[in-house]
Amino acid sequence: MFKVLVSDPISDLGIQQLHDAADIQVDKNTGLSEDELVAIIGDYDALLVRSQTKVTERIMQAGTKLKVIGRAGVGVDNINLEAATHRGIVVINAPDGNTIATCELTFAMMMAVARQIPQAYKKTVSAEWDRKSFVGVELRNKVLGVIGMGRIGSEVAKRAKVFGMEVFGYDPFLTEERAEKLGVKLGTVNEIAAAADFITVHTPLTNETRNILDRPQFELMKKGVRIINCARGGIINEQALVEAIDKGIVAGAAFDVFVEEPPAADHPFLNNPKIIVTPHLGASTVEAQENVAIDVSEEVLHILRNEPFKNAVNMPPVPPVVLNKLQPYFNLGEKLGRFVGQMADGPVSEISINYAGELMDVDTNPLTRYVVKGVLTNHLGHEVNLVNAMHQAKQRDLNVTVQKSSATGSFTNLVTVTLKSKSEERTLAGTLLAGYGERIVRVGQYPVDISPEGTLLLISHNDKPGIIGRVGTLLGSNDVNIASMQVGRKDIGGSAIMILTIDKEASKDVLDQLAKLPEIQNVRELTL
Ligand SMILES: NC(=O)c1ccc[n+]([C@@H]2O[C@H](COP(=O)([O-])OP(=O)(O)OC[C@H]3O[C@@H](n4cnc5c(N)ncnc54)[C@H](O)[C@@H]3O)[C@@H](O)[C@H]2O)c1
Ligand SMILES: O=C(O)[C@H](O)COP(=O)(O)O
Repeated sequence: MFKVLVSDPISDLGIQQLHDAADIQVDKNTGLSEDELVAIIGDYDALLVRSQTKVTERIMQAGTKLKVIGRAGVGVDNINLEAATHRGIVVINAPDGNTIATCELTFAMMMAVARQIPQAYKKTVSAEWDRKSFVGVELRNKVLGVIGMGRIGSEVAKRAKVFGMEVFGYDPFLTEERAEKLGVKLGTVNEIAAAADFITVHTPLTNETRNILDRPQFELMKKGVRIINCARGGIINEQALVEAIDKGIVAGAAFDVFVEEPPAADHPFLNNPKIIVTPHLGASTVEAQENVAIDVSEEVLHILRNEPFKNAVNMPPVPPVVLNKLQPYFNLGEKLGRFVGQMADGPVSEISINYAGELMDVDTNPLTRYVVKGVLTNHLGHEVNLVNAMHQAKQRDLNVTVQKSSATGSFTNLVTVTLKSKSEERTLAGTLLAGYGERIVRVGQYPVDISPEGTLLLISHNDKPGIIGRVGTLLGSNDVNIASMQVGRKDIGGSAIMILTIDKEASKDVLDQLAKLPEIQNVRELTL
């Protein structure tokens, strides 16, 4: 039974599939402090949040069973992603479910600021019939600057076109073709600042986007410009905005988000007649809340049940076409990593992987994670998983290099993994054989044919008569049954290896006795 903690208000209808699942127990406990969460999180396999719960490193440290943090929404700035990645906790979000809700709020804010609806409402309900103070502006024929042309920014741009606005967009990933398709002119932030009558931001808050609209940009703006932020507090410098209003540059602003939420009672936006505010309501529609909760619940179920999932924030997505080609290799990759990892003696400084044959033209990055996970599993056990494998390697100064080649010998595909340390190199190669599945086809310099599973004995020895018999007799007399055996040698009478698949692990004592047999150089037991 998996336990899921819901620590922010999340649509019950949306998480119904979690309630319905026989293997899931859902507990709702919202509004907890960090200390309160730390006290209970150790019981849970999954944590579901929106933006209120700050998922700190302390919480993750206490969440020893935590496998996944699900964010029912887009922004994950309330989750310490580095700590999650380090601990191998998958962070997923629901990037699509609240796009329209936030786009529509942006539009509502733009119209409200153009016509001063909240200010007019306030006077009217106070029985003041003031028709002079609220002469607004139309959107038609105005220039809208959109900074951040992702999901929400693009939807805002589409709607603005219908309102007869000219749209300028800036986004480092906005190509000319896409801009043309959307009917958007490309511009830099400063060009947009200088040209726009309305500016709306739709980026995440990053080091690059923090204060993307600051004093120098306000100085460039036309008098009477209106500014909207329904993305994240801090993208626009709050103090610089207030100054620009005081200078008569900005005619009005609409903010749904703040640097600190909720803003302090003396926050300069709260009493400024030119600024309208809402309490982070972008995603607050019935539809959006259901959508994000459904999306995140589905993914949490997949992750807890060890099934493929798509929206991990701390793991790059794998397009279906790549996944289809690579999936059959995942087990082989991990087994090769585990095998070669157990062959190495000293501290390894490099994992070098060569993908050959039909893997040459595929994006093999996801497969590399499996290989690296396999190598590290020998030392890190359950601490390493697909989320943190590359991160764990980097932390240990373990260089991962990948090459592609066409040379496969007689195979159609070949994955070769070499572990390099200061003193040695250990190499292993495997293939996926049609009809036979995964096979290890080379250990070091020796061609072999082994199914990578179970417990193996890897014995290096001199190629002399009688060795196989002595090894078999010793194992038999210690009740260790041999399921299969492979021998490999380069030259008659030279060095050779023997790889035995055994039905149960041999004891340390048996391994020591094997090592002492004549002509034996080295004995290793490997678990795959
Ligand atoms: N107010 C709310 O309740 C609410 C609701 C949903 C989303 N949001 C926020 O809205 C923002 C946008 O969400 P989205 O779903 O459209 O995300 P998205 O990832 O689809 O789009 C973000 C875009 O910003 C662009 N970007 C990144 N750095 C940039 C830079 N330096 N300059 C210009 N563009 C840059 C990215 O390339 C991307 O296209 C996020 O911050 C999200 O958290 C707020
Ligand atoms: O990033 C988001 O999805 C929005 O900011 C919504 O946040 P919320 O789920 O707390 O409303």
